[in-house]
Amino acid sequence: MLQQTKLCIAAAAGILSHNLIFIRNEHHIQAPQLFRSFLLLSLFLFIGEARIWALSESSQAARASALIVLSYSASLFTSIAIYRIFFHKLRKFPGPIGARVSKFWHVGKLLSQPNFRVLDELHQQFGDFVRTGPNEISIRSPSAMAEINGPGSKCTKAPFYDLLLPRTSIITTRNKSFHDQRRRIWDHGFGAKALNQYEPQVNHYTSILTSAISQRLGTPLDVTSWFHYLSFDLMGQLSFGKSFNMLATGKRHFAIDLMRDGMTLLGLFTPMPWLARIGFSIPGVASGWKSMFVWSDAQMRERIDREDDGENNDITSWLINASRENDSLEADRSWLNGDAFGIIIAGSDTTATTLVMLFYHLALDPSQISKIRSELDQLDANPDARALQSLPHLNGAINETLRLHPPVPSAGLRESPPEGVTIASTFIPGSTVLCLPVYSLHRLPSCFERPLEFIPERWYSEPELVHDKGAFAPFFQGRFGCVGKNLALMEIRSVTAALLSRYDLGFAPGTGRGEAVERDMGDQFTATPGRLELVFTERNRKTEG
Ligand code: HEM
Repeated sequence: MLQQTKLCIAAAAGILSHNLIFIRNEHHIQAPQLFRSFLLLSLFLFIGEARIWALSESSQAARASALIVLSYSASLFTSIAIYRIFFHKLRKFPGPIGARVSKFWHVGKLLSQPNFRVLDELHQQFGDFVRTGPNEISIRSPSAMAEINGPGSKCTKAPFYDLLLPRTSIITTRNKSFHDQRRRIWDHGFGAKALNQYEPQVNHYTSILTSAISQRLGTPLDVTSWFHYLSFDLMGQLSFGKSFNMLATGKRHFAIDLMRDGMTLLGLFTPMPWLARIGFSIPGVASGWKSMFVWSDAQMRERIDREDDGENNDITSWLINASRENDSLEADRSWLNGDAFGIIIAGSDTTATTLVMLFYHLALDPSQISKIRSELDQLDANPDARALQSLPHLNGAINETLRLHPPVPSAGLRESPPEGVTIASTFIPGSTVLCLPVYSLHRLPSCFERPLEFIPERWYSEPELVHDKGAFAPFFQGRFGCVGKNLALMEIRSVTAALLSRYDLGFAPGTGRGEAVERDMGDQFTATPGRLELVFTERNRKTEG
């Protein structure tokens, strides 16, 4: 009888804790503490059962306390499920029943498919607004990007960005005024003057890649790896003032492997930041990721301590100099550490993925190479960034690549303001997580004619093939939009021009038509293309039409 009373009290506590605590506010930041408290309470319960009720057998005490914990958990989760299915503010939005109940449904899906494909299938099944989690709506509407991220929007970054707290950076901060302050400093680092100063670095790393390829002509080259070597080396230079030397050695740097470790976890647990925070708090879990932070902080310490030559040759120098001018170098340390790491994450995978997918399309359709070459052949032998910026087919091909394979295909979660927001004429209640599935948006037939085809001309001579330009947002837009867009485009144009001017290319024997690169595409916040092997040969001008 006494045991039954305890079970009833535990069940009541489950319902109460849901309705009084968990239903309100965000709890992902305290998730590790809550989890530890839960384990501790269960332990105390067990000790209490063993001592107070003088149960002689410890197995009896374990059974009694386990039943109490089970009763609490069962009523807590039943209360949560009933609420989420029948009473939640998002109950009217369509979506799979599993997603309404728990984000575990989403994580389960990610075990077998990348997020951008999961979301695309959901939109095909349920339409433009899909409830993809208890408190999340995915919106596939061309106007959504501007309405959520454009001027005047009150939407903020979603709880996902708290994943790495207390580490902070421009990319992860959810505090609008902190973000605005940092963004002003960052914007200086990407102005016209700054970009001119980075151009020689971009050209330098492009020429190292070109000569690495010249030593490997006629043999299969894993360009997925080599374009990553290039972008990581360049971003290492622009953030820590030194390269990872991957182009020179032809090998991955250990720090990049550590980072990849963390990104894999990040990709899987994007839908459940609270679970990821519990995971990160367990010693031994994501140890590579933690070692990467230690390594990256040490690089930044070295970079700051290095004598300043007064030149702003890299992105970090703009950030450090701003802190020096404000006399806040020490106070800003955690921002500087986070931002330097952010440059590597935000600037490397994204640019490399674009290059890989662009060269995949060039190999699929060599007529694209001829069209770009006919533009390049009108320029000097080593055209500068400004000249490349004006070539319509080259830039059309880059846009088409970014449209079909956006490097940030499903991330960039936002949160609606407490009073709610109207998007594409649909009211979304307050504090809802908003997902913008850019991959699906970019393939909407209502926005792009022949949406699955690679047609660079749609961006210059055939504008009728674009019905709604607002649907194209590989860099997002507004205050949280990509600050590095112009640098990324400079890098992509420079590498493409240098390689196409010198080399012919084709798929490596035995790799078909490079299907693996799309088939094995992952989504770990940034897209990670599969292996693409190409064979480069000296350009044969005689065979050109
Ligand atoms: C093709 C290449 C690139 C693409 C497609 C791209 C795309 C994006 C997207 C979609 C966002 C918004 C992400 C979010 O809200 O979570 C973003 C933010 C950002 N990107 Fe890029 N990016 C590229 C290259 C770069 C490069 C080269 C840098 C240089 C460091 C960079 C630095 C950043 C930073 C710092 C942010 C955060 C901006 C803020 O919150 O104010 N990106 N990028």
